[in-house]
Amino acid sequence: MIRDRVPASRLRPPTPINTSLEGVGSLLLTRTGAASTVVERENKAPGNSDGEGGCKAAGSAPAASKEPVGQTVESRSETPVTEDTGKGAGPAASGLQLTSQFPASLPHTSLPSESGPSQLSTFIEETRRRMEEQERRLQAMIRLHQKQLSSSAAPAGYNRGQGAAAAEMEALHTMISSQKHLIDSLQLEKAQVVNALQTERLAKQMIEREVMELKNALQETERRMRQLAKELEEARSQQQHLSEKELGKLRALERDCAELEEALAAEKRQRLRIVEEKDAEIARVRLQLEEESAEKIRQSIHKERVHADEVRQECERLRLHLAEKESEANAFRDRVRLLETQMRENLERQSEHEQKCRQLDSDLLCLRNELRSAEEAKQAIEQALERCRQDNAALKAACQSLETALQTIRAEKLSMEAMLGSHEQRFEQNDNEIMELRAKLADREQMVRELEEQAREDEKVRRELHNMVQELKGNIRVFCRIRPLLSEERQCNPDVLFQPVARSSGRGLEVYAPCDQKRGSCFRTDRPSSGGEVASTAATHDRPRWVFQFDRVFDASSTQVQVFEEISQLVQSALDGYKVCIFAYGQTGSGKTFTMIGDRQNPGMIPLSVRQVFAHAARLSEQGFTFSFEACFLEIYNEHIRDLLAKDNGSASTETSETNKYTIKVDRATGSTYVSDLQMVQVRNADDVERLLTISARNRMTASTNMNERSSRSHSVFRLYIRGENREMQQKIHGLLNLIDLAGSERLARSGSEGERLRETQHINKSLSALGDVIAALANKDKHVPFRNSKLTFLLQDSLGGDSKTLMFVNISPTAESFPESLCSLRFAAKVNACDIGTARRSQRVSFQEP
Ligand SMILES: Nc1ncnc2c1ncn2[C@@H]1O[C@H](COP(=O)(O)OP(=O)(O)OP(=O)(O)O)[C@@H](O)[C@H]1O
Repeated sequence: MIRDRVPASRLRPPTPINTSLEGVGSLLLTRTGAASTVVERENKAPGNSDGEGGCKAAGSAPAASKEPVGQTVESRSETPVTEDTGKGAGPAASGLQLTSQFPASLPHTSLPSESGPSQLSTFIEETRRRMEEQERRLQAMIRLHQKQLSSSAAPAGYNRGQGAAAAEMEALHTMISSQKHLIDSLQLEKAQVVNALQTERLAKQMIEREVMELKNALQETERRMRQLAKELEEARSQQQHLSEKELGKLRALERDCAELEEALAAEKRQRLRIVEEKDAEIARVRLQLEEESAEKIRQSIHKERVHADEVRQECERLRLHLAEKESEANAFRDRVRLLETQMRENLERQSEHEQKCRQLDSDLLCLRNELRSAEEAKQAIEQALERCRQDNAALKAACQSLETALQTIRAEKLSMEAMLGSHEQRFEQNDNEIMELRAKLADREQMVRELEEQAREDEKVRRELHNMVQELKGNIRVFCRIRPLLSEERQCNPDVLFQPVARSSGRGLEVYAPCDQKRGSCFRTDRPSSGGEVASTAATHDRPRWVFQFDRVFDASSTQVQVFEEISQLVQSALDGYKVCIFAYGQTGSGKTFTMIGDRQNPGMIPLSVRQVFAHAARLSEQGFTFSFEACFLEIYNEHIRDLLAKDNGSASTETSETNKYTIKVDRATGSTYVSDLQMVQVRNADDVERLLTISARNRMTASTNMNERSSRSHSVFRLYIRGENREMQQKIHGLLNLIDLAGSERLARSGSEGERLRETQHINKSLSALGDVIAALANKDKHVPFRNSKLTFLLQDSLGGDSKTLMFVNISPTAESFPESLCSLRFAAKVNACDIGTARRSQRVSFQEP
């Protein structure tokens, strides 16, 4: 309705406003009569078209232009400037003449076509500020009019005009508020657009960063692939040396690697395509967003400008025609709706974009996961490849060591084969040689058997001959041995009393009486000769002379070995199964013990005999004989037997206890004699026997006499039992070797013994006499042989007579003072030598009793 009342030609064009209030024009509403006319009064100040002119036109004080807007309006209300239309001033005369200040135009600043968010915000802020200012002014005007209305009663037409103005004001107020809302919405849209742009920028940056990372990852993957290809190439070069299994593994790995390469290449291509698509999408979205945003902003700005212009025009027109304003407002509302629609569309697009971005994010995440899994698979393959490489290296090293060992073994095999060839040749030669040798060996064995048989026959013959010789020699033989003068004896014995007879084959002995006539007179040279004493003739050089004949005479120069050589045949008889008995007879100090036992440097007959026995037994064992030896060592002292090998054999033992303990017994089956409780010691060699001799020497009882400080007052008997068997020859041997060191045979008158020593001498002489009686009985072939007259003869019962072989040493001391005893011993030995106790070759009766 207002629009109709205000001609368009009367509307002034909008004037650009400044940022100050000076640009605000005055709007004068004039109502005359029924018709209302809007008259615009421009505040025309000289050279200035801003509010200052307006203030002047209103008749206000010049200072009013510097006052605040409200105050200025207030002052105007007090002195209202009314433009007299010629019909009288005051409302009563010409109706209501409303004069009001109104913004000449809406804020209008030129917005650059390429305006950014900051410029847009500035513009919006400025527009808002101006709108607020307009509102305040309008409110001030409304209050002024209301005051005027309340202060004076207005006519009805005036009231109607005033109501219309109030309505217009209200409409303006509404429009302004809608503009404010529009501005708010625009600002909100701007903020959203700015946020969207920033989000897009951030998304783009992130995508670009991810694209860069993907590119880097792809470059790294390519580098790894190149490295893998290089390692694969190296593995291929090493593959030639590997076994079939490893080649299969490597081929599988190569296939895996090729598949991986293809997968990676496809993935790379796909990712590149995705990246390119994303890049294009981003560029497109960005461009689209930018274009849309810019276009929207531009459109908005343009629209805003147009709208502002229109609003300004509307304002201008509103001053003239409020109805036109309403239509403009409606159009503006339509535009707002359109904008809202566009905004919604923008929002939808934005959401679509965001959804696309999310989709891209999820795709990117999937791609990252795939890339991670691909990297893990690649790492696993690399680890497997590394393990394979290590296995290959170990296998290669093992192969090299095996190759080296194989070469060594081959070389050894070649050398062994060569050696084997040579050995085989040698074996063949050796086989031939062995065959020949076996043939020879068979011949030799046959020969040996024949020789052994021959040896056995020879041994049998030898024994028979030996026994025959022994028989021819006589089963009891007598060897005479004259000991040398001791160093202390030489000075007192310058004469040689005992001289072997030359040209007697060592069998004759010449005995000369000492020069001492007194002593020499003691001898009965006129006594008839008997036994071996063949010629007792008249004294030569006033010295009586005797000649004795024995089986062998050993002078002082004879050694133990020489003596033993003569008895070795007899000892040999013990190994042939004979009982052999060897005596040493003579006075004290004549050398019996030396002859039988000897010392360390000059072993006597006992040690030398057992050595021969064991040596010959060893030789016989080669012919199939097995031997065992037992020994015992005893002494007969005062007709009591003592075991010289017993450990408890000491001086503490009494004769009574020993008598009860050791008794001589006869084995009725064999006729052998033995001593009960006597210790029998198994001996295996000569050393065992020598140990027994040492023990017995310690145990042997000695007593000092006038004749010899170390005179032995007992008979010592060493018995060696020899048992041999030859199963092949079915032959058994039971030999016995008796080696006896008799006690001294000095006569009682010369020994000067008395008391205990006298008793000892009596026992000794009695036993020696008994021995002579036995020998005589055997020689005489008496029915009764008095063996039991003494312990000695009783013990030697199995070794005297029969097939036994007996030898007696008569030991002679060369000293003059021992001469009588020596002569007695020689005479006794000569009688024994005259006996034949094995075969009765002589019918002559023998007697050992002193005539
Ligand atoms: N053929 C010899 N060569 C060197 N010295 C000997 C010889 N015979 C005996 N003698 C020495 O004469 C001394 C007396 O010898 P022996 O003790 O053997 O006499 P005996 O007859 O056993 O005396 P007894 O009956 O008192 O035991 C000893 O010192 C001994 O070494």
